[in-house]
Amino acid sequence: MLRIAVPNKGSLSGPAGEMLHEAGYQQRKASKELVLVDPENEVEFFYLRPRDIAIYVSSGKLDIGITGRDLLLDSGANAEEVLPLGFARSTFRYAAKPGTVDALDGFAGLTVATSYEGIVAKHLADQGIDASVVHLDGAVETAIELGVAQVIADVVETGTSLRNAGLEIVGEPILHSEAVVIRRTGADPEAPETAKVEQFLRRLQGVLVARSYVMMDYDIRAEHLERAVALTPGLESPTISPLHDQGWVAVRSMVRTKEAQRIMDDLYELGARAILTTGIHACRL
Ligand SMILES: Nc1ncnc2c1ncn2[C@@H]1O[C@H](COP(=O)(O)OP(=O)(O)OP(=O)(O)O)[C@@H](O)[C@H]1O
Ligand SMILES: O=P(O)(O)OC[C@H]1O[C@H](OP(=O)(O)OP(=O)(O)O)[C@H](O)[C@@H]1O
Ligand SMILES: [Mg+2]
Repeated sequence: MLRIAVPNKGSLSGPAGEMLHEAGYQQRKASKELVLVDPENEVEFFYLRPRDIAIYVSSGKLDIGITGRDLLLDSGANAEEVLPLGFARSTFRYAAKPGTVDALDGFAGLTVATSYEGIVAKHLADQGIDASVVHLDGAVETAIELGVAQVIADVVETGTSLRNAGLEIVGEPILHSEAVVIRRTGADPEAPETAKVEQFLRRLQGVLVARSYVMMDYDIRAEHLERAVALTPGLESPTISPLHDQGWVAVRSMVRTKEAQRIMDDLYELGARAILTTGIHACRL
């Protein structure tokens, strides 16, 4: 049975559960459930604190886990990212009160408050900046107002939390984060669970593709086919079928959802008709 760590709380928890559900796995019904066995798919889910997931996976007790890239890096655990999942996207940044410090080299001698001490201590050391780091569990934006630090380093998505605290960003992002699947570094490729891990990753990749592509069908006169196919090359190669009407063909191809309307306009201009898009529920490429 494959043993998988899933975030039990916070920003990662809901979207991770939805993605696993879309991939055909059973998910817990109540947020108090800590373990769920899905016998049909031969997997066991462990609902753990997001921050602890890299530690469990690196210990080898769990085969694979979903966590944030920032949490993985902060943990320093012996685990690596094997698949980015495209949700819980954020940047990790420094911020301070306007007019106090506007660049990293002004941090010398100051205190930086953060919940991500591992990332921040390493970043400051790499930049050769001699600043202190104070660890706080959350709501770090308030640390400056309360005089615990002069600088914070935290997750920024919309920037609302920083604005509300009267802070502004300092310097470039320390990193870009999103939810990722992680596995123990140096896991034996011959290990018995490897085939199950690969199957799990293919299912999630299928969800990612189904979320970002639609299937497009249209009819076009044969003489315009090459120009039409240039607009809809598909992932490998489009399917072309003859139509009963001489001189016309039907084309079927996958296109990115966010480009679909523009491509439909361009195909129509080219003379294509009966242009249809349909959603993809699941796939294996
Ligand atoms: N506002 C946000 N937008 C996107 N991702 C976020 C946001 N806040 C936290 N994350 C991501 O969530 C992960 C942290 O999860 P964690 O559960 O520790 O914190 P949280 O989502 O802030 O929840 P909590 O309210 O329990 O602090 C990190 O990968 C982080 O980048
Ligand atoms: O840029 P924004 O869209 O405002 O999002 C970023 C905020 O979201 C998270 O906080 P959360 O609400 O989880 O509280 P926490 O600080 O206690 O973790 C994060 O720690 C930031 O504070
Ligand atoms: Mg938080």
